[in-house]
This record gives sequence, structure tokens and C-alpha cells, in this order.
Amino acid sequence: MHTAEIGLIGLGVMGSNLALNIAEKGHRIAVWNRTTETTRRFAEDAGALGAMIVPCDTLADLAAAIRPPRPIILMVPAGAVVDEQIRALRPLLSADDILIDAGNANFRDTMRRFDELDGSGLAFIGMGVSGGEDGARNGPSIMVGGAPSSWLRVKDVLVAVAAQYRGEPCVAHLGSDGAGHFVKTIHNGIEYADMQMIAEVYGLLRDGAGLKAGEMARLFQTWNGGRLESYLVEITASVLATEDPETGDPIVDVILDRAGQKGTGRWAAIEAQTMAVPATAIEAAVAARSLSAMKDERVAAEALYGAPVTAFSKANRRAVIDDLESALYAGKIAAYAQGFAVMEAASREFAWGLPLATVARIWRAGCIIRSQFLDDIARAYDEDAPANLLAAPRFVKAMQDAHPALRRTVARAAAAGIPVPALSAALAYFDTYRTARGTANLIQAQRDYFGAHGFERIDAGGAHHGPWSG
Ligand SMILES: NC(=O)C1=CN([C@@H]2O[C@H](COP(=O)(O)OP(=O)(O)OC[C@H]3O[C@@H](n4cnc5c(N)ncnc54)[C@H](OP(=O)(O)O)[C@@H]3O)[C@@H](O)[C@H]2O)C=CC1
Ligand SMILES: O=C(CO)[C@H](O)[C@H](O)COP(=O)(O)O
Repeated sequence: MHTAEIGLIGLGVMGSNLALNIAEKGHRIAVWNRTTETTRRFAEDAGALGAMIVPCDTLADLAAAIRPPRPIILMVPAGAVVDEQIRALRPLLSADDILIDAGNANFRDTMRRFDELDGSGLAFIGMGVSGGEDGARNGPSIMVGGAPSSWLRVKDVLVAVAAQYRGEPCVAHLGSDGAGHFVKTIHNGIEYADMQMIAEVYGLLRDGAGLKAGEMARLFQTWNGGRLESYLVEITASVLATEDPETGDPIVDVILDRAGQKGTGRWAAIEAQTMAVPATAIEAAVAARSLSAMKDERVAAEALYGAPVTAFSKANRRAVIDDLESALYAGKIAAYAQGFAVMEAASREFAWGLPLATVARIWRAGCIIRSQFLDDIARAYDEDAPANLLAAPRFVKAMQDAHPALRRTVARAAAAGIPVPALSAALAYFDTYRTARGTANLIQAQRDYFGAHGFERIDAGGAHHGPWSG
């Protein structure tokens, strides 16, 4: 009894790997899973690490196996399941035990759970974890939200299991209550935009330039050696180089073009809208997944309108392909600028004091959007604390160089009928952001015309009304 230092509930993809990671770092861990057979198999398959694992058949066994005060990680699907698990655990716990929700919770649920547990004596942590199966096993990026005292109690274990970037652990306490899950949500929103823009470039290469999967694989591999170096570009090269064992075709050619989504990207877009922060590349990426899911309608629409695509001319194929690298880079700068602007706004709204340079630092390794580029973002926030990444000196030069290629790419895509919603949104965001005299003067006039909403003048203070006659 009471031999384990920590507990974990939910031995699925993430939980099983995180438990092995924790055990490997020398922390004895008690585990429980709804399906008992999974717990048994997990312990049997753990090999030498089995000595550090206490498999439990019931939640009461789990509570009894952990030394109080108990830290218990929940790694189960977000939503009602987390509430059910908390409800089932509460009678088995004692004061000062810490529940750690490490799933992809909506931060608003996390805030509610903090309120519900307030005064119970139990501590709560909302913890974003990124890195997928491999990250959980070998070092994820970990975003912690909760009381500083709770963080200090679990810090050693989390530092031990987190990814490392040049010797620095990719884990940090980011703020109170929902801060960790909010940052994970925005991580996923950026992940959606990154993936969508890569997919759009793939579409331009496939349908515009007529490249085969193997040729594209080599291109992405080359790009991964430069400023686009990132896990997502690396796995794109690997995916494109992979053959389907059944047909011998590139596997990407036999996969249905209908993307799944579990909610975090949509939440990122919703929260951006709620705070009136433009996150158009993220929104476009979410919408693109939703449109991808409307397969039957798209098939019917193609029959109505004809296949949209005109291939690029062979004459300037090299220049077109070279532009794609810069276009992807420019789009990435705009998308990350949006994600970080959303976090900046949320930090003010919820008084989290989110350390944005630290967020960038803990995303440099372990997580799905890990990249060298995040080191540049960390430096930008360390050096300049910009209102927007597009205003940070180190990105101004990069964007000045890269946006013409993004513009040419979006123009070519539009002319060829190839959809590039996230790249277009990134370009429109950049162009709108850098336009000193926009067109909202007309919007203000229209609002005043139909609703007497008033407007400001460029040459006098105060509120004004127009001399409308209509
Ligand atoms: N997969 C990924 O790449 C990532 C996932 N996440 C998040 O981590 C969490 C876990 O994801 P993942 O490991 O992929 O999911 P899996 O589907 O692989 O595992 C889910 C786990 O939750 C358990 N579970 C499901 N329903 C219930 C229930 N009603 N009561 C008790 N236990 C239940 C399952 O038990 P049983 O064996 O009985 O079904 C299983 O252990 C999710 O919030 C996910 O969004 C976060 C980062 C990355
Ligand atoms: O959190 C993750 C990666 O960071 C999970 O893999 C998540 O499931 C990704 O979101 P979606 O399933 O909506 O693509």
C-alpha cells in the first residue's frame, strides 16, 4: 500500500506512454483504466519498467496505492468523462491531493472545475500536453495552469518527463486555472493552420505543378533543412514518401480527403472571435476541415461546376515551386502572429500574465508544432515584447522578403482554381494589418446612415453624425 508517488487514469495512446515515461524517470506510478484487461496488458508489456508500475483494478485500489498527498493524472477524453472521473475519485481522496487533467480540455470547463473544487481541500491542475504518442513516451511539451503551490508539488516529475530543447525542459507554469489548457488550445489552432497551409502547398504541387508524391517528398525534405524546419514539414516528407502496402501506390493517394477534428482548433477560433482578435488563418483552417468533411456535396458540386483546376504553365515551374517555400514561411509568420495575439488578449482578459516568450520556448521541442521558428518567436518576445509578431524587427525583414512570394502564390492559385484558404487568409491579414488608411471609414458611414451609430472624424475629436438624406 501507498508505494506509488503518482497515479494515472486512462491507459489509452497518451496515458500509457506518459505512464511509461514517468516510470522510466524513476517515479513509481499507480495506473487504472476503465477496461481492466487494458491495465493488465499494460503492466505485462511494460518489461523492466513493470517494477515501477502498480496496476490497479479499481479506483479505490489506485487511491490506496499512492502515497498522500496524491497527485493523480487524468488522461481521458475531454468533457463529461473528466467530470465523471472527478466525481468517482472525490470520495476516495483526502485533503491536499492534486487532480491533474492532462487531456485536451476546453479551458472554460477547466475554469469551472477549479470553481467546483474550490474549498474541497483538493488541488487541481489543468495541463496541456502535446507531442502525440511519441512525445508522451519520450518527452512532450507540457503547459501547466493552476496555483503556483500545486505546480511546485509536481514540478520535479513534469520536468523529468518533458522534452528538452538544448538542455531546457519544455514545461512551464503559465498561469492560474485555465491558462495551461487555453495555451494548448491555441497551440492546436496554430497546428491546424500550419497543417492546412502545408496541405495547400501540397495541392498546388499536385494539381498545379503536376508533381508526384515522391517528388514532393524530396521537396519537403529539402525545405525541412532550411527555415521551414519543423516536425510537421518533416512528417509531411515522410508521409509523402510512404507506400501503401496493399496497392504499392503512395499512401497519400489512397487516403480519403476528409479531415477529422476533435474540437480544439474550433475552440481556438471561437475564443479568438469572442475576444475580437483576428485569427483568420486559424479560422480558415478549421473551415477547410469542415468543408473537407462535406465530401458528397463537393463531389456533387464538381459535377455542377466542373473540376476547377488549370495546371500551371510548364515554363515557369521552377519559380512557382521556389515561391511555395517563401509563401509557406510568410503564411506561417502570419498564423503564429495571430495565435500569439489571441494568447496576449486572453492573458489580459483572464489576468493570467501569460509569459509568451516562455510559451514559445516550451513549444520548441516535444510538441506537434515544434520548430526552429519558435526559437525566433521566443527571442522576439524576449527582445521586443511586440504588440504583434508582424511588428517584431526580426520578423519585419523576414516578412518583407517573403510576402511577395505569398502574393504570387495566392494569385496563381486563384487563377488556376486551386483552393488556398489559409494562405489567402494569411495574406489578407498581412495586407490589412499593414494598411494605414483602410476602408472602415465607409463601414462607419454606412452604420451611421442606417443606425445613427456615429463616427469619428480624422480632423476633429468627438462623435459625429453624417448629413444623410435618404
Ligand atoms: N492522441 C493524441 O495525439 C493526443 C491526445 N490528447 C488528449 O489526451 C486525452 C486522451 O487521448 P488519447 O490517449 O489519444 O485517447 P485514447 O482514445 O487512446 O484513450 C482514451 C482513454 O480514456 C479512457 N476512457 C474513455 N472513456 C472513458 C470513460 N467514460 N470513463 C473512463 N475512462 C474512459 C479509455 O479507456 P478504455 O480503455 O476503457 O476505453 C482510454 O484509456 C484526450 O483528451 C486527448 O484529446 C492530447 C494530446 C495529444
Ligand atoms: O492535441 C493533439 C495534438 O497536439 C491531438 O492529436 C489532437 O487530437 C489534434 O486535434 P484534431 O484531432 O482535432 O486534429
